[in-house]
Amino acid sequence: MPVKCTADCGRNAVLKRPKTGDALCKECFFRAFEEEVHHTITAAKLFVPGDYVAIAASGGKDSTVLAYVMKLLNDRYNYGLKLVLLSVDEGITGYRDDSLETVKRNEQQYGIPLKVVSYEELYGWTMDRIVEQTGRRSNCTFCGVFRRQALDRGAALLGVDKIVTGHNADDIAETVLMNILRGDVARLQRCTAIVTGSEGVISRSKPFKYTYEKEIVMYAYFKRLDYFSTECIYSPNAYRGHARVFLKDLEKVRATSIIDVIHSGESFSVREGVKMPTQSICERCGHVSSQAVCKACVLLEGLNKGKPRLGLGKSSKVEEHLARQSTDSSGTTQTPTDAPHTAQPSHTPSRSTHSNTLRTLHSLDF
Ligand SMILES: Nc1ncnc2c1ncn2[C@@H]1O[C@H](COP(=O)(O)OP(=O)(O)OP(=O)(O)O)[C@@H](O)[C@H]1O
Repeated sequence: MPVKCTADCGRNAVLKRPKTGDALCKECFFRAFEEEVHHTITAAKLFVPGDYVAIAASGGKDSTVLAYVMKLLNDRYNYGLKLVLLSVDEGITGYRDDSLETVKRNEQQYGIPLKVVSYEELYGWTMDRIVEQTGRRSNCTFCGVFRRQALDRGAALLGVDKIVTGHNADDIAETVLMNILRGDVARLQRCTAIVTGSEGVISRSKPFKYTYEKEIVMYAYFKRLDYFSTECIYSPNAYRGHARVFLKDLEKVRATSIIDVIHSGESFSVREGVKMPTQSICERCGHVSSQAVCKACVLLEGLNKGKPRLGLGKSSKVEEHLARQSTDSSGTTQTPTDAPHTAQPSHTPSRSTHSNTLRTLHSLDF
């Protein structure tokens, strides 16, 4: 016997919302999903009319749904935003080249212009070549650091006011757990912020901060959005993978675990007197860094000098190397020149939630 939509619209339910357990029809689910994102955007005052906003678009489910919903809400609520898609081509053959084809189709489908910047043009390296040098153990570190900077550089080239990313509630809860497990108090303090960015840096925000990944997959599926769902061909970040598995297990016994972990992270405060990193300017490329030389410059130098492990080990070794280098006047170093950046948690590869959630959708049991 069909179950009625709990929103009392008279239609039959076709899904059970992971966030609330409500049985909903497609239309009521779409509306609830969109209204929650709208609420997140307005409650946090993410935009002001006239803002030029870059949507960081990878072609994956999160950023594809983000682009679609940003356009929809901008039109529905007259946010007054000018939107642009910004993609980074990391140079991963068989992965990013294919996902960028999806973004190019999204450009046509949503009528939002697209700008692509590549590691090759910005750094002279593709991820394929970096992996040849580093192997598959630390490649996610290079990818994460360079992508963060590449997005900043692309955004600066476009002249946008703000960047939005598709980071969702699951991503943020995982990051809270990882920072607790690593004892990384500085990142723990800032990882739940919906807006990040300091003086002189284009701010970033996460309109999906409270949106469950499972619901993003459902939304994309029922809207039949065109997105790319293959996993990154390079090794997944094992540490994030552990946090993810742990969270998924918690979610099975307590549906609100993801939001609970985010709330715990938000309530966290650092005792007075605890030493925290201070943000300064990278002495090489002139952009924001918590070290004298930023992580992107260190990693790039390692690659260019055939020492790809430079910057991956203990920071004291890096400092020694840099100190030696600054006394060696003959050393020339290719460094990024025009972008703000700070070291970030490693690149998060795409995951199997897509197929898991779709499997669940096909076996819905009210
Ligand atoms: N190559 C890229 N170009 C532009 N933006 C990117 C790129 N990779 C990631 N991003 C941005 O960072 C967000 C988080 O990226 P992450 O690597 O965690 O992928 P994800 O959670 O699978 O997201 P998506 O489904 O959008 O790929 C993405 O939603 C997107 O906004």
